Amino acid sequence: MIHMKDVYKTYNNGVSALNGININIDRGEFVYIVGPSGAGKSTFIRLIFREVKPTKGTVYVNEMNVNELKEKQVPLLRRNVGVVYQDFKLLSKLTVYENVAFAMEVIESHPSLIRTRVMEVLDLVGLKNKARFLPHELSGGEQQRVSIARAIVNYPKIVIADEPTGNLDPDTSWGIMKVLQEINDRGTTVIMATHSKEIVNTFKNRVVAIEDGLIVRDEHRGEYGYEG
Ligand SMILES: Nc1ncnc2c1ncn2[C@@H]1O[C@H](COP(=O)(O)OP(=O)(O)OP(=O)(O)O)[C@@H](O)[C@H]1O
Repeated sequence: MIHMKDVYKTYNNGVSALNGININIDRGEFVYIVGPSGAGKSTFIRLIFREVKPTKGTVYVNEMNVNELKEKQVPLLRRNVGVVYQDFKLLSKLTVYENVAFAMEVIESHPSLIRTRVMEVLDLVGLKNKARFLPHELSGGEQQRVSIARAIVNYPKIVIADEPTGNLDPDTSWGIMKVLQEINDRGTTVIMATHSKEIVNTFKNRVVAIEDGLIVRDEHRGEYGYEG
């Protein structure tokens, strides 16, 4: 499903963020990306939806060679990759319902489908009763659940989460993890960068550790492996 071969990324300022990444991620896996600050985790994650292009090497996502996609093919890739950010990135003037519906309107889904599907995903993340609320009327954990609903509404094959619990307290983070685990149990591949030892050691999944732009550890049901 995701295949990277000898991937290097050097940014324009000369920083080498990735220095020869090789990995395969299969359909339905849940993978944590861990490692020290600046190790290259976000860069790795951003390769998958072509927010970043590799300097060298190949990245395949859903059988598409991401490096060779033409600009007009990028939306097709992104349709299959739902993205969840640490800072939620919700549209502040739109309601919960509208934030999620917007993702379906962009790809021109049928209006009758939009109503059913948006309520279905809001139900999945436990926010059906807050559909008419604005983002600022929600807690941080609830806002993150809206952003997860938005990420999954178009049935992506892969969900990518870059520190989704980074701004949340431990109890709230737990709720977010349950939602992500549920999405994974339903068959979606989940790839999540995190600094949370508690999460990684509690919700056991594959652990890929990156240091200085290289994979230094890759374990099935692994441990966080760093202090703090
Ligand atoms: N857009 C950019 N332009 C230039 N350098 C960048 C850019 N993004 C990241 N870098 C550099 O690339 C290296 C890896 O950054 P990256 O964000 O991938 O690390 P990370 O492991 O996600 O870190 P953190 O845990 O702190 O989020 C760092 O040295 C960073 O300064």
